[in-house]
Amino acid sequence: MAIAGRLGGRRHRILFVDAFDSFTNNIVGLLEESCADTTVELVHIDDAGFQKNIESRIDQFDAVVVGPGPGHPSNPDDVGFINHLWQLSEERMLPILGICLGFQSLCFAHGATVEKLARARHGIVNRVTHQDDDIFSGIGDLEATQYHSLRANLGFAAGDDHVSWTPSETCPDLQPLAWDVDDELNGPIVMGVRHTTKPFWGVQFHPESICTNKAGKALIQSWWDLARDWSRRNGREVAPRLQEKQANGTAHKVGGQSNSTSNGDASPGEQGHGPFAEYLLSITDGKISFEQSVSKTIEKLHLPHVLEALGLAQDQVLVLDSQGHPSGRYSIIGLVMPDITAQVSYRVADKTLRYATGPTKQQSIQLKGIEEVWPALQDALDVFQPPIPSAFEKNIPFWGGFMGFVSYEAGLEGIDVAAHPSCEEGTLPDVSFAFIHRSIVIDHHASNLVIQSLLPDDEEWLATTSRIIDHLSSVSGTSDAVGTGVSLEDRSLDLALSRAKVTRPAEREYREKVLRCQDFLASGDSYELCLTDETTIEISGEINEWDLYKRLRRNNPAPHGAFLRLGNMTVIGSSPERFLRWTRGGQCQFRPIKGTVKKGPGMTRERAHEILDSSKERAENLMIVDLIRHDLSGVIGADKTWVSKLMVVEEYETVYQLVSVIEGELPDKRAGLEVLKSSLPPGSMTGAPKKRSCEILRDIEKRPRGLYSGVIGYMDIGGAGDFSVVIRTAVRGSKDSTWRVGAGGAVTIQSTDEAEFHEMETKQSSVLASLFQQQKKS
Ligand SMILES: C=C(O[C@@H]1C=C(C(=O)O)C=C[C@H]1O)C(=O)O
Ligand SMILES: NC(=O)CC[C@H](N)C(=O)O
Repeated sequence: MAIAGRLGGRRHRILFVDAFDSFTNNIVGLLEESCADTTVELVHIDDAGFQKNIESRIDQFDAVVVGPGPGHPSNPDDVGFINHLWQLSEERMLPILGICLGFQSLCFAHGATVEKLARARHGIVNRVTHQDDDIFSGIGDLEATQYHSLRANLGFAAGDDHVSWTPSETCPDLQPLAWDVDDELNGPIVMGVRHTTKPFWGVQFHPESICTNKAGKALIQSWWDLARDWSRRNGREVAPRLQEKQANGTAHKVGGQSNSTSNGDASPGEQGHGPFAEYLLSITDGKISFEQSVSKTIEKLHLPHVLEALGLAQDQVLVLDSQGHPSGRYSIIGLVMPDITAQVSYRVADKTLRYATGPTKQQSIQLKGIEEVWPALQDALDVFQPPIPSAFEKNIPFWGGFMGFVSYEAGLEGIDVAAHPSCEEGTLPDVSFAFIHRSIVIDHHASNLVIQSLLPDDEEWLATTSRIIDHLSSVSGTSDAVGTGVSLEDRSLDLALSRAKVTRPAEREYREKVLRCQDFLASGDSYELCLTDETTIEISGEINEWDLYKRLRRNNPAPHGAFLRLGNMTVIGSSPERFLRWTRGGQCQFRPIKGTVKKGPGMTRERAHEILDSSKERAENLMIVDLIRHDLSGVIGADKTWVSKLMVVEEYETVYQLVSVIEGELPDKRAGLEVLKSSLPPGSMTGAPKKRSCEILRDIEKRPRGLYSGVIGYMDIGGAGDFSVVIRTAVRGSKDSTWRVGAGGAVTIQSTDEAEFHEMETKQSSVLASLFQQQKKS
């Protein structure tokens, strides 16, 4: 008898069948961690090549895990070839574990009906009652996260003791192994089954979720033991992996580095650099320099004064501003210099990369798609390897490099979701970066200001700028505080704003959209949907954008403020949410916010904590934490990914928010950009599973989101990066009289349409009220 196992040094192989879920890489990680000497390979449910040769392909694996996903097991589009797996012939038989949708598919194929729950269970953590039997044997008490709208009805009920079981007429081959018996509305729900004669098992819950206790891992180990045991007893041999099959096989490993992107026209060639990097170099005749000047006495200095004293406020400029918020440490000013600063942009609608140092002489390259934009940017960063002099201020995060943004639709293109058709009509870019040679970085904690340039022979600018800043710091009374009187600035802003026409989302329509979202949540197509809408502020005539921004930062300070005048766009924002930061040392961090409570009369800190500790808010946050763990592990591996903060309450000017922190260790300098591109659009702005949720939201919202829901930040030549989520932000095209302010919130099955409307209003008015009021009313 041949024994399947680690014979002759062969590693075990588990095939993971992915139904386009946003938790896949977490399961792959759990399998790799729990099943020793095992490689997990992934194939999508719609992989035609795999399906064509399914039997011979399956022969090459020790076992299969069929994953969770949106939709219903009766819908071929939702499960692809999964349903065929349950029909494998006797000689091809192998152990299969179904998780959630995979579990439902197993039940469905064996006679169960799969029905909507009376109330869906998304992000709910609950006890799973089991009898310490079969795959549940020895795992201990199990607390597990559930993400399902549907349930398998096997034609039998849980016995009072949850042990007794007689085969049902409809599903004679399935034996229940576990139940959730605590949900009064739904009644007992089957949580685990096994096939009575075949090596098929299934669980309705998610063993990989961050909130499932350690019994989740024990369950996988127990399944793996039983699976190998079955193979041994049945003399199953795993077919050897042929070299050529591996080369053009469709299954590929996840959990390690993601696939490299194809070389497009804008990417670096075999040798040397691509055309964009070469273009950047040509601006300074191939010369690269690095000079810094450090000023240390800046306690009294405030970012707006620096900008104004240097005459930067009224022209193209990029400012990432921590707005005096205690949790924001650095502010960065990137100077846009005529004929020197290269601006590079990309539009989803025409897939064209454009770059120039000014409005004329624009170069353009037709790309295959967004996947070719990233290598072009990385290539340009690689050109500038800074020599580090000893007196160098190394600790600041930005030495020079790209500052700019990526829109929501650019993120959609990356996950293969078509943008709303009206995206074609727009003229604003979806990716827009300036390569910054001259910059000023303020470290508010260390009271440090660094002036730096990548331009050769730029000492004069460094010296002049340094002198202006020294002078500013010495002038007493330079204060960021709000004056008591009404300034001239405020008067002219008020005049301009008095002509503004504000159009807000209508309550009835918004609430209807919330209900439509909930239909999709109830049908199993999504577990959470971040619904958004847009308020427009039309201002005829001139308005001073910089003054408007100063008002916003004064009234609604947040750690990720931004003032960008870049190309044909102006952005003023005060975002509280970091999307992704990575350091030169290889640490990376996501900080999703999910869960919002409005401040106001009667809302105490304690009450806010109580609300944010509710099942509704925690479920909302948990789903995004699991989603972001998946996004990050897809690039760096689950073993290099961890959650350092789970659902802590943070206080902002107008709201309390529930925040989690997901961190990881990057393998090399280029991985930061890899993580960025693989995680867009930000999970906190989509919902889960990401791809299906984005398709649903596009069809409900019926408009492109543009920069709102995208990211703003920098990528530095030394290998660091930091991006915020674009929320609480107003955007306009420079020739446009209309500002757009997006706002929304995560809709879950526990939401009410009324409360969701008010949450959206709260977020939208954190920007609107801040723009229209001279001073925040305390
Ligand atoms: C959608 C917005 O915010 C997002 C949704 C949040 C929520 O649902 O609680 C919180 C922060 C953001 O991730 C917005 O501000 O417009
Ligand atoms: N997480 C899942 O796999 C969900 C399965 C199915 N779409 C449901 O909602 O019940």
